[in-house]
Amino acid sequence: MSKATNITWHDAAVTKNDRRASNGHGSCVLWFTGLSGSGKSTIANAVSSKLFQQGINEYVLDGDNIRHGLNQDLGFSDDDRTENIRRIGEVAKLFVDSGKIVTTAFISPFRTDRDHIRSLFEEGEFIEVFVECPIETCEVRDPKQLYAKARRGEIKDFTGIDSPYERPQHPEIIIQSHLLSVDEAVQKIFSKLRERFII
Ligand SMILES: Nc1ncnc2c1ncn2[C@@H]1O[C@H](COP(=O)(O)OS(=O)(=O)O)[C@@H](OP(=O)(O)O)[C@H]1O
Ligand SMILES: Nc1ncnc2c1ncn2[C@@H]1O[C@H](COP(=O)(O)OP(=O)(O)O)[C@@H](O)[C@H]1O
Repeated sequence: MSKATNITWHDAAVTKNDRRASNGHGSCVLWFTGLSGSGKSTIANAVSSKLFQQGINEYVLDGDNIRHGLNQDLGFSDDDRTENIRRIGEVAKLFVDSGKIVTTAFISPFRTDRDHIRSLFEEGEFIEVFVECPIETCEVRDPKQLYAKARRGEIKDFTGIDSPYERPQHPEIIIQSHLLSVDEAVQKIFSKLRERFII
């Protein structure tokens, strides 16, 4: 619930379009969503590195890192996940306003939360990237050994085990990370950025 009373929005002297023109490229959010271990962080960072090498202003907001700071008060209940994603959406909007291509790597398991974030952005600025990977494969990868802990009952409310993941219905990009290499995934995302004249 918003508590924003007696406050006034100020228009900035330098606009998003001024920054885009100065940068020589557009800005948008690449909103990754998928199970733990599906490859969100790996692919988001590979995209970020390639953009950076090309002199493009970019930034990665990563689940684990944000939960160490900005969102350290939040856990993994449904309500906390919703608040986690709401805050990240607002932060991502600031990055897009600043002229950057921001990639976000959060499970973001709930469709209504992702759709709310989409509604914050102008047409074409929100690119939902569904990293689709069978849970069996995520569980074999288990880069942080979290599935093993969840199976032993040491972590509760683990996504895909005892907490739901709602697949996107109309994502702009689907990456099947059990079938594509990281390089192929990066190529697919770059194609979308070119198609939208962002780069
Ligand atoms: N219960 C539970 N369920 C899912 N994930 C868990 C849990 N506890 C800890 N972790 C670790 O936290 C990372 C997910 O954080 P997110 O902020 O992306 O989650 S969410 O979007 O709010 O659902 C997730 O990181 P990724 O593996 O990068 O997805 C895990 O490392
Ligand atoms: N095609 C692929 N795309 C992304 N990650 C892959 C792929 N194949 C294997 N992996 C591995 O799977 C793991 C994915 O972990 P991570 O990127 O942290 O996922 P998430 O951020 O979704 O939790 C990494 O160890 C990565 O090296």
